[in-house]
Amino acid sequence: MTGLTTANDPVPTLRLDRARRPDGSFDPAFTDALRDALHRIGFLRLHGFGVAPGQVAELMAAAGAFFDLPPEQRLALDNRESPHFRGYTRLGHEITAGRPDAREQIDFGPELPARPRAEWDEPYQLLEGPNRWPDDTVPQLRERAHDWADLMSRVATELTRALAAGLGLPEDHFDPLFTGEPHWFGKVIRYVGPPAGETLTPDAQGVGPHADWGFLTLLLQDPEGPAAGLQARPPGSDWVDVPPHGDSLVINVGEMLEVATDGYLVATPHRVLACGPGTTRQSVGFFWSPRLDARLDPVPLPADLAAQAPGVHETAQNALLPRFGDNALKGWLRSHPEVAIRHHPELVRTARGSVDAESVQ
Ligand SMILES: O=C(O)CCC(=O)C(=O)O
Ligand SMILES: [Fe+2]
Repeated sequence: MTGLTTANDPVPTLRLDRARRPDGSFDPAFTDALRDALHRIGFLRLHGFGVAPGQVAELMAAAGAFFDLPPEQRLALDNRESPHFRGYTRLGHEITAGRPDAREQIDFGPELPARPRAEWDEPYQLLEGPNRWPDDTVPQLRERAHDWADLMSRVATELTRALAAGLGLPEDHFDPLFTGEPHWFGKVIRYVGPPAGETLTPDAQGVGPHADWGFLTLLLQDPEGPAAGLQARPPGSDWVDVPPHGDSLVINVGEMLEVATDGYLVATPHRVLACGPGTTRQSVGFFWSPRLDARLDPVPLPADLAAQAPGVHETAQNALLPRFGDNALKGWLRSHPEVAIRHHPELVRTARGSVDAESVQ
């Protein structure tokens, strides 16, 4: 099962347990299919990545138990109290493409002590700090989420090496970007439709069209959840559905990888449709990202691939910043204006195309 697609489903499927040959070297059939999928579509589905039996169901159950708590218990983790953008965002308080998203979530990352402001060399160091977990109410969520992040870090490391090999580079080419403290982050998400019996407003969005600003995204959609939701818009294509397939992951290219490959790999725009009345959908995103101080300099691509690299796609609203910490800060300030204005008012105006300070109370 290497790089299979059908006309109705352009998103290829790969198995990570077929990536290497018995002698430990990467199998070009895998690395070519990986590179090709992330070049043409920017998305793929991954099976065979070492998930333990029951791991997905237990993670989803813990997430569901949290989201079913009364609002005041969820708000005990309010991310507006975290200068590091960690914790719980209420329904409708994250902004994508300028509009509120019909989802709630817990954002988490590497568990590190906060750095005092006086010690910052760069503003992006505010992104380091403690997570906020519901240890009093759903204590199992912290462990399940961090176990998931550990597995995803291993999968992402292997995918990153396979991708380097597929690009004609030594497999450890990208390793230096991630040594030390790679600044991955995770997102435990629930999309919430309007109450049963009401209708969706025409402009409702689960999450609006966007590209991810990390290196690679590894997304888990609840296999028991609704089939419709995630959609991607590959180059030259209309929106296509990317439904869940069992315990598989959806892998997509982040802006940092588009920057490093001068657009040969594409950070494909995607969105999630709003849930219908009386329904919900859960997912867990894992955003594999370099150290905050890592610079994504262009990689030396073989001539045939370089000839297919159109450059990065920047817009007036979205600059792609080659130092990862700068790109990450841009994303957080834009998505969470309430946190930005409460804790970092001096930074809000410096993030290109991000936050309209006047519109937020
Ligand atoms: O929940 C999903 O299916 C996708 C979420 C997403 O694209 C994101 O959080 O960046
Ligand atoms: Fe995304």
